[in-house]
Amino acid sequence: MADHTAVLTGIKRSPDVRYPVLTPNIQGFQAAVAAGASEVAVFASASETFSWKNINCSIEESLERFEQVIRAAQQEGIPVRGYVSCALGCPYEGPVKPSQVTKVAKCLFELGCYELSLGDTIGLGTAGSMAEMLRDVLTEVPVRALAVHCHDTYGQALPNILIALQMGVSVVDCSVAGLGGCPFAKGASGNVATEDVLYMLHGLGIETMGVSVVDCSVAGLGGCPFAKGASGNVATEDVLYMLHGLGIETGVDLLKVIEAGEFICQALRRASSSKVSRAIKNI
Ligand SMILES: CC(C)(COP(=O)([O-])OP(=O)([O-])OC[C@H]1O[C@@H](n2cnc3c(N)ncnc32)[C@H](O)[C@@H]1OP(=O)([O-])[O-])[C@@H](O)C(=O)NCCC(=O)NCCSC(=O)C[C@@](C)(O)CC(=O)[O-]
Repeated sequence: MADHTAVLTGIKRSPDVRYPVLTPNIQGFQAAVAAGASEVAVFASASETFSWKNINCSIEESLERFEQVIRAAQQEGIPVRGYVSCALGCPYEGPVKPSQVTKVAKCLFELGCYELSLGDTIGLGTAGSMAEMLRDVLTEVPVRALAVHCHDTYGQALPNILIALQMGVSVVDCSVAGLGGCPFAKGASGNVATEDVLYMLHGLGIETMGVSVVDCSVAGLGGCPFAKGASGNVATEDVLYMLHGLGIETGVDLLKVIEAGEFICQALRRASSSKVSRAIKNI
């Protein structure tokens, strides 16, 4: 946080782009306003441990701090965006209850955040857990005030975003080349790449629902020799992780597939393209 003034004063800002500045407390808010910020963002966590790691205070205390920031911002007519980190799992506590995400999101919304970005901070969510979490949050926060913020550690960001879009969420956080990431989310990849989200959105007009056979390959091997620059097929491991997260029984042992993928990649002397395989290896 220390150098956000240098960043804000150092960039060439375009009039029709928003530059929300992360301000974890009133000190950060005052520094951001002094540096010319026209929008700020507060970021609470749905996980107690992550809250201590990331902003050195309890969830409860962070909400008190954010109330101070939001009141000060309202006096200056500055809009405040809210983030809820660890919405689909915590690097320290593991699974996070959707009701806990709802509690924090509701509180930030009632304090005055115009939008709540629900962060899969370590990217281990699946379309199934995204749908379950959103169903819970939507009981307390209107869909117009929601955004999703997906990291792509297990290669599930796009299906997770798709589910959110189908449930009415229309704001998606992403970053060019998938840059970004939180220093306290061990092993997590950066945010989903803007390029990948745009490609999916542009392609959304093609009817694909009802596909029951999914072509995929272990470790993402394969790919057409004539499809210059294309990656291999989607990795079996990543498809399985998504299907299992949707509660779809495949009868396939994901860990065995990962093992097979590792074996064949060693034989071929190449890295697996499976994000799930790489993520599980990094834990
Ligand atoms: C929040 C603190 C500062 C509390 O840290 P602390 O140690 O409890 O704060 P403190 O009040 O004891 O102050 C310690 C030092 O920090 C300074 N300080 C105090 N406040 C600020 C401030 N706002 N800006 C700049 N400096 C600040 C303060 O002046 C002091 O400086 P010193 O006197 O030692 O020279 C610290 O825990 C921190 O910086 N946390 C943020 C770490 C970080 O960058 N995390 C990643 C953010 S992105 C994210 O969370 C994920 C998200 C939201 O993007 C979405 C998702 O994926 O989930």
